Amino acid sequence: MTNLSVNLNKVALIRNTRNIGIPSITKMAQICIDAGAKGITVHPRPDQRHIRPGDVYDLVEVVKDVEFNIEGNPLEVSFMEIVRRVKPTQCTLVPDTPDTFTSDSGWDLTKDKERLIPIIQELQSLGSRVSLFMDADVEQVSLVPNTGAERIELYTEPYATAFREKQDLDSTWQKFADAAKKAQELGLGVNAGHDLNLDNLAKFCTIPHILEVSIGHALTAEALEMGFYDTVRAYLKILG
Ligand SMILES: CC(=O)[C@@H](O)[C@H](O)COP(=O)(O)O
Ligand SMILES: NCC(=O)COP(=O)(O)O
Repeated sequence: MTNLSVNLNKVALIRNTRNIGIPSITKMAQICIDAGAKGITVHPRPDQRHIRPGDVYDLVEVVKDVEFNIEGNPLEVSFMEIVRRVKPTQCTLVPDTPDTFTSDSGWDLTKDKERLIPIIQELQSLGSRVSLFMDADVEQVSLVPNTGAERIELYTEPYATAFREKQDLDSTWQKFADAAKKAQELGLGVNAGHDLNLDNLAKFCTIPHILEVSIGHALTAEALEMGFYDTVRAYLKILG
């Protein structure tokens, strides 16, 4: 069974365009949890363009009965300060630069592995599971076990683009299936996320044993039409 973790970044983005506190991050989280989401994901970026540290702290009480996944670059002090305080279920480590438009690549472990090992050890000592944001690259995935991380999150934008543009879809899907298989053979759990939506999710999840999909941008857009509760229900119907 693949768990749905709802990313609330874009709810925060809308909230930040006025100083009146709506839409409420905690209220939206509760609606998604009531609808059956098994996790909430946030990505508190250094520039606080959407999720702010206070949002993360406010969510702790709301998210206590489901998984809390905090994403970020652990080489940023602000990220480590937040996770040290919150000790979330899972930390998903993403190699984003502070000014990136959005997450756009996985780690290059040939370069970053040594720096990540002590960070991963610290996060695990806090009780958090660690997932590394990775491209669908078998060679890179093969380097993950040496870091000590328990999971990878496959960066699914290339799949979503192939699906949307109906170009090289099967070969692109196969790359993700191969990367997931390699990870599972190495004893790693496999999560996935970025640009997944109601149209492309079903085909992606024909890849066996995807443990979690974290979805936010498209889900928020879909919820503008259907509401968060019904949108989450629609995703859960696809996940089975
Ligand atoms: C890591 C990833 O792919 C997304 O979870 C990320 O949180 C997207 O960030 P934005 O919502 O800032 O585009
Ligand atoms: N890790 C992916 C995530 O949390 C949400 O990505 P997106 O659905 O906003 O593209």
